[in-house]
Amino acid sequence: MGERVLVALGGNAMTGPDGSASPGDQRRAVEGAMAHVTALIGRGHQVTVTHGNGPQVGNLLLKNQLAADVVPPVPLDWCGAQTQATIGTLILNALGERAAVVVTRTLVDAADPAFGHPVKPIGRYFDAAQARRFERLGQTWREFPGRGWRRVVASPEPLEILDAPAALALMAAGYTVVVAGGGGVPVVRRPDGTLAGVEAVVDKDAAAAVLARAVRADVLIIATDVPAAVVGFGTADPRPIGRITAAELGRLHAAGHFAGGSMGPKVAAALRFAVSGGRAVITSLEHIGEAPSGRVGTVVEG
Ligand SMILES: NC(=O)OP(=O)(O)O
Repeated sequence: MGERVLVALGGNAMTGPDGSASPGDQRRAVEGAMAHVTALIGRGHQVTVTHGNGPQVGNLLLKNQLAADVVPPVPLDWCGAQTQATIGTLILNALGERAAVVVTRTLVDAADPAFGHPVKPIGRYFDAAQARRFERLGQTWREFPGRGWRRVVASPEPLEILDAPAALALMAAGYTVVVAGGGGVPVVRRPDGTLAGVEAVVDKDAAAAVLARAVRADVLIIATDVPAAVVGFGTADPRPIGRITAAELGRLHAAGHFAGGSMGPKVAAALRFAVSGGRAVITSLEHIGEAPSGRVGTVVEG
């Protein structure tokens, strides 16, 4: 019987093999990813899609800065909203007609300590000299050994997916809905109750765990570039993890087995959803059609 499935796709799954974010590369990558989503729909599941935007939002921000003398730069939350529209449109074109994108806001806490500690990597990699140049403009950059330097920005905890009710209404009408792209546009609630955007990028895996509850998903599939989470990744003895309880995976996570900025956030999101009663599967894009069966990937249950 079909289940309600939320698929979370990485922003990197929507760029070319070398991270290239040319329009053609993005379109081809999205079409490839949506072929797998379509396979999942074909198996009778009700599918909702969320996606990352790290490469795309960083590139938009950079373009803003480079054109600052001639066009007023817009804030990071505006760039996030723009990526929801552009990536969302590519997804809709690849899925066909009974699909919709919801511009989605994610509530965060204005006092979240993450605002003082930028950790979320966005945009493309640069060399050290270029990173230094951007650091002199007040930005924070971090080295990713073997890959280069990447800008990092604040990534507050998602508290609530504010537009999930709109997604639920569209799902009830039979639409495949794209929700909370890029983790959602981060907003805070002001003392007078109004909402305001803030300069941050919500981690899409963390937002996916909150969204999965909000849209009452049975399964959260976190698509990545490896078939399963691995203990001993990059060592001579890598051990892929199959079925695992949230308690055991939590112990491995606490012991530091999963790298921050890559598998770590995916494991944290899987745990968050599993302990709230759902089933989370971490697997590669190619396997998402089979993921609800529990026969592929790292399958986490409470
Ligand atoms: N917003 C976000 O987490 O995007 P990525 O998954 O592309 O980093």
